[in-house]
Amino acid sequence: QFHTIKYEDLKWDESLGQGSFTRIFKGEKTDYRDGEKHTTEVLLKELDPDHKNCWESFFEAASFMSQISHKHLLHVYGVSVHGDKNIMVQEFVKHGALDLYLKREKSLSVSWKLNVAKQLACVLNFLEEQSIIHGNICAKNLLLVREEDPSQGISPFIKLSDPGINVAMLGKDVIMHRIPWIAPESLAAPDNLTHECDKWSFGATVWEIFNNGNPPLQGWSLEEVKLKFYENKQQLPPSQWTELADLIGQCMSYDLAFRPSCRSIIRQLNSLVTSDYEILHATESVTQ
Ligand SMILES: N#Cc1ccc(Nc2nc(N)cc(-n3cnc(CCO)c3)n2)cc1
Repeated sequence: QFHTIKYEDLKWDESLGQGSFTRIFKGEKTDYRDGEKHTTEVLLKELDPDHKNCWESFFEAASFMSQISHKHLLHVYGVSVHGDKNIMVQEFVKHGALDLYLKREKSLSVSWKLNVAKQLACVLNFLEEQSIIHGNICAKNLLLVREEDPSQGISPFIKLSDPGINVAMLGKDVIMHRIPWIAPESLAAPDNLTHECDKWSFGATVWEIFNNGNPPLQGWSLEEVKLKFYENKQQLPPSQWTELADLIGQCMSYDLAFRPSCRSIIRQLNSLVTSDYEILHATESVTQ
């Protein structure tokens, strides 16, 4: 169900780090079309050889990404298998993962953050309309295609990456590391994800975006402490911007029925007026 790419048509450049059970590299792929040789800059996502038993789930994530296309969905060119190497070949996204970008760029405006949250809500709505569950929405899986350039009136542009290996295939400890992005009901049933799970994760991701990339529950290192967060039905610290805190709180409802529809999420984001909050925010930073 997706394109296979010949190993010899791939070239590895520098390593760019790793995801869970995967390593990522900048690279190039070569195509021969109408007698011409074309090289394209790509991201090579390699499954760790000692997790090759997850190869089906690894490629399943790739295939769902290539079955549908959307401007805010990462493009996957195809896969390549060579010996015990399983490689997913993705479009290379210029500015990389959003979690690192948020940590690096300390003075992103409220309207920048709201713009990115709206793009995520838009692709979430598209996935729901296509009856596709992502299962791993978080800032680390958002990729920044274009930075903003206020002088040119250019706003940021993000794409949602593949979900990686299905959370049900991962060990208990990896599932625990996904607290609080993973919906509480999914802890017990990771193989039974729903669209409501993606909405919970959306809430945690918007919280991340508005907290300069500080992961929620940062410093809550011990797993049992993180479990308490769910057992005590706790919420993430609310933003001073009450309308935003309300939306995040709705998405991160412990009762699935209370989580808003994507339409409602988009409507609420569009009604968040940045002007007054931005002025308040700016004056705060000045007066502090
Ligand atoms: N310095 C730097 C730099 C690093 C990376 C990119 N580009 C890129 N393109 C992609 N298609 C996917 C990713 N990517 C990043 N982290 C993950 C794992 C979590 O999903 C995936 N990065 C660009 C610049």
